[in-house]
This record gives sequence, C-alpha cells and structure tokens, in this order.
Amino acid sequence: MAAIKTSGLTKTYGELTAVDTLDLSVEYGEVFGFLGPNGAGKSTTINMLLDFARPTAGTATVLGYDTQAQADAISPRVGVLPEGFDLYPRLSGRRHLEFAIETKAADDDPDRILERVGLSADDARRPAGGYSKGMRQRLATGMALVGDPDLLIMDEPTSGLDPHGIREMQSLVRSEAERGTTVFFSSHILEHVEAVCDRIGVLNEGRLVAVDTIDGLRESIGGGATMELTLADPVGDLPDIARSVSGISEVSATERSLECTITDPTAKATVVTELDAAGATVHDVQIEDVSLETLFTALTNGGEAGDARESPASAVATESEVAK
Ligand SMILES: Nc1ncnc2c1ncn2[C@@H]1O[C@H](COP(=O)(O)OP(=O)(O)OP(=O)(O)O)[C@@H](O)[C@H]1O
Repeated sequence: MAAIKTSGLTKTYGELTAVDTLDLSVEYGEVFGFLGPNGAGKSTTINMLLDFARPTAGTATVLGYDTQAQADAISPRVGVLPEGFDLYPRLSGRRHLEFAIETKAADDDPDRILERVGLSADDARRPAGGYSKGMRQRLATGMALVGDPDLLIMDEPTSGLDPHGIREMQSLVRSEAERGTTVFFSSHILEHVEAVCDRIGVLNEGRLVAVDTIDGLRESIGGGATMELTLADPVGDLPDIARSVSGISEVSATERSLECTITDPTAKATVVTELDAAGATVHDVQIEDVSLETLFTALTNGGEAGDARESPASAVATESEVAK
C-alpha cells in the first residue's frame, strides 16, 4: 500500500484548474520530491492531502486513510511543515515545542527535538518573534517532528535557510527516512530536491508531467551527457572508433582529446574499452550530465504558464539563480 495515493485529484478555483487529474503514488519509506514552478499546484495538492482544501474531483488516501472521510485518523500520524506557518511572537521556541507535544499527546523530549533541528538551548528560551527566518524554519520543523510521524509533509522546507542550514535540513530529512519515515518534500529549487529525494514528481500547471529518479528523468529526455577523454597520444583514427560505439551520437576531437555525446549511459564504459583495445592510453575521463536546469526547462517549458493563471514570475529555479 502506498503512503500517499491520489486518483484523478483535481482542484479548480473558478476558471482556474490549480490541480488537474493528479494520479500520484508515494511508497512507504520514500523521500519523494514534489517539484514545480511557482503556481504549479504543489501547495494546493498538499492542502488536499491534509483536508485543508476539498477536491473538486478525484480521491486521495494518506497512510491508507481517505483524506476526506478519515482525516482524523491521518493528522496524528503526519508531521507537517507548512509554507508560511505562523508562530506566536511572545512564546519561546521551547514553549512552542511543548505546546505541540501537548496537543499531539506525545511524549517527546523537547531538548532532543531542539538538538535535531539545530536550535540551541539559548535560542529556545527566546521569544519566537525575534527569530530569523532560518530559526523559524527550524522550530517549525521541530514541531512537525513531534510524535514521531509516519509521514512528514514539508512545503518548501529549505526556504529561508543559509547553505549550512540547507545541508542540515537535508541530512535531517535523510535521517528521518532512515528511521522509516516517508517524506513528501515540495520545492521549486532543483538542487535541494536532488540532494535528498529518491524520486521526484514534476508538476507543471497543475499536471504531473514526470515521475522518476533524477537519473531516470535525465535518460528520458535523451541523455545528452558529454564525456571528455584525455589521451596520452595524438587521436589518429580514434574518433572513428568512438563514433562506431552504439550509444554515442557525436564525437569531436582535438589533438589529444575526444568529446563524445552519450545517448546511452552504458556507452561510457564501452568507449573506454574500445579505445584501450585500439592501443590508446586514456589519461583522464570527465563526464558532464545534463544540467538540472536543462532537465527542468525541458519538463516545464521553462516554467512558462500557458493558461490563464497569474503568470509565475519565476520558473523552476536552480539554487544559483535563486541566490542572484
Ligand atoms: N484559495 C485560492 N483561490 C484561488 N486561487 C488559488 C487559491 N489557492 C491557490 N490558487 C491558485 O492555484 C494555483 C496553484 O497554486 P499553489 O499555491 O498550489 O502553487 P504552488 O506550486 O504551491 O506554488 P508556489 O511554489 O509559489 O508556492 C495558482 O495559480 C494559485 O494562484
């Protein structure tokens, strides 16, 4: 049974179809990245999974329970890091955690949770109103971990974190997964998804346009990785030998190097073996995969909204773009 399963899940707001006949299945124990440009429908999907929004059509189950009919069975087993959560400015971070523990009737040790999310005891004593964005994010993540949930739903969990905080968040997500927690991780920042997720689903304009591992997606859009081989001696007739290898679409040569475009990943080993058999000495091999940016531009048409929805100002972005 899947931890999350949706069938034909649809949400319309007037003329706008925010989520369009979504069929999605997330397995138990998986870290699943839910990726898409701004306005793709990620938060709307999460809201329907949590019964914060009612579907216009279709159904969804979370941990085997129907999201509409059995929402009360779902909420105690799910930890949620919502986008744009509210904190009580005058309450300390620690009090927030204690409150979450009481509300869930859990028996967590607040200090252990603070440590897991990287908030110091001093920080935890301060009113949350004075927290930086990253500290707020850590506290909200800690609150989501209360009660040792079977499923963690995180909407843009790296939002507001500095690079160190992002790495900590990624390792926290992985360690939760190792404890057996299923993690549903929504993001529009490609690198954050790649670093933690087993599989990703790409949502664009409310529709699921791909579900696969990142490697699988790279292959499905035609591979296109390049491989540069540095040779000990002049290339001679080696370009022709490389061209004859199945899975290599193009070969260009300089005096002592070959650059091959790979359409089948298995060609990488074959070409090295073939060159070696022809008497060549390969000094170095460098492989460059299709960039994540290329991948997601291909999947989301650059994030351009093709319908009447308010145009998202930013498409799916790479981290470097976000930093600009
Ligand atoms: N309550 C609402 N009323 C009307 N339109 C809505 C409502 N909630 C969402 N929408 C619209 O539905 C579409 C999907 O929005 P949603 O917030 O789900 O996208 P998202 O992928 O989470 O985007 P982001 O990455 O910017 O958070 C957008 O066009 C949004 O304006």
